[in-house]
Amino acid sequence: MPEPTTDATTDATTGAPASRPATAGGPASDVTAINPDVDIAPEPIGEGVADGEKLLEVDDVTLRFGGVVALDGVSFEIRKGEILGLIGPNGAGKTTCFNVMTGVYQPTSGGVRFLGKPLGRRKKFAITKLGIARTFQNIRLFANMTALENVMVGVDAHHSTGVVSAMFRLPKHRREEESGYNRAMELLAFMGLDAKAEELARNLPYGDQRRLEIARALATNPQLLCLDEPAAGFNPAEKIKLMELIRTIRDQGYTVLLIEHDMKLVMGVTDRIVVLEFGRKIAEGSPAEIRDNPTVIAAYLGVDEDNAS
Ligand SMILES: Nc1ncnc2c1ncn2[C@@H]1O[C@H](COP(=O)(O)OP(=O)(O)OP(=O)(O)O)[C@@H](O)[C@H]1O
Repeated sequence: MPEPTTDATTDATTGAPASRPATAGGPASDVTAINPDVDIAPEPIGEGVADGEKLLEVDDVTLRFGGVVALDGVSFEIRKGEILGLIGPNGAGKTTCFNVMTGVYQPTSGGVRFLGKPLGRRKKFAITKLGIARTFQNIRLFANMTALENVMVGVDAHHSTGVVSAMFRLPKHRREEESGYNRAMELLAFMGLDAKAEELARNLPYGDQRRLEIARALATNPQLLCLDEPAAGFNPAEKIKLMELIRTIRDQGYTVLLIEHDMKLVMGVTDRIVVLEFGRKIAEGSPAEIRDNPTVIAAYLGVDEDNAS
């Protein structure tokens, strides 16, 4: 999938986490719009794995940026069908971990396996094709394309016909185009955005833009959907709807990895949680185990473990 170069809502030059921009404050997104009954299940891929089996393994990954050790011997697995939370204080290495799993960075040592095979030095588009999709902390939509076109870009990432068949509009290309359109409209309907298919992404309310980004990621037919702070800038009502949306996406057959700062959301929606601090994994377990873990409490409070209670 091509990388969007424009950012619909945030100052891409600062790289700051998305916050609800004042200009997008206009109409609040319609939090009741999601239509969970639309079937958006992923198409089966060649060799899948059964629910509960390892889908992705991060194996002893270390990544250094000059003197900064962003990830330090991190290992964990993501099991098919689960919602896994990746949490940790600012600068803990969460986004870097996402970037390693999606081909943005190569680890200094260690590696990632997906469906049992090493990702190796695959480029981002090849990893998308394998079945890993992501959204970004700061929304990255094609601002001057319609909602439908944005989702079609995701669908196109899976098309097999090339430039020649597109130029001559060969039957296979036309069939792919038609099924791509139908798939994109289904995803928009699922997100409650079908009535806005022809609107430019930049004109959509903030919450709609966030849902549109998820729709575009789902359009690539991922086995694993990685969401980087999807609730950033959301109000409490929108966060509750987002939790429902993430659960519904999982129930439709996707596995979800979630980076999120909002603890209520993370604790409420995930099956398991991995905690990073200063690039190291400091804990892993169920939400209840993580909530009561003194090392995690200390990391978040920024106090000595012995003094954390
Ligand atoms: N491209 C880069 N070059 C140099 N250092 C980097 C780069 N990307 C990340 N880092 C450093 O790696 C460490 C981990 O950063 P990362 O963004 O992964 O953390 P995070 O847990 O996602 O933080 P946040 O919650 O603030 O988004 C930080 O010390 C950060 O400054």
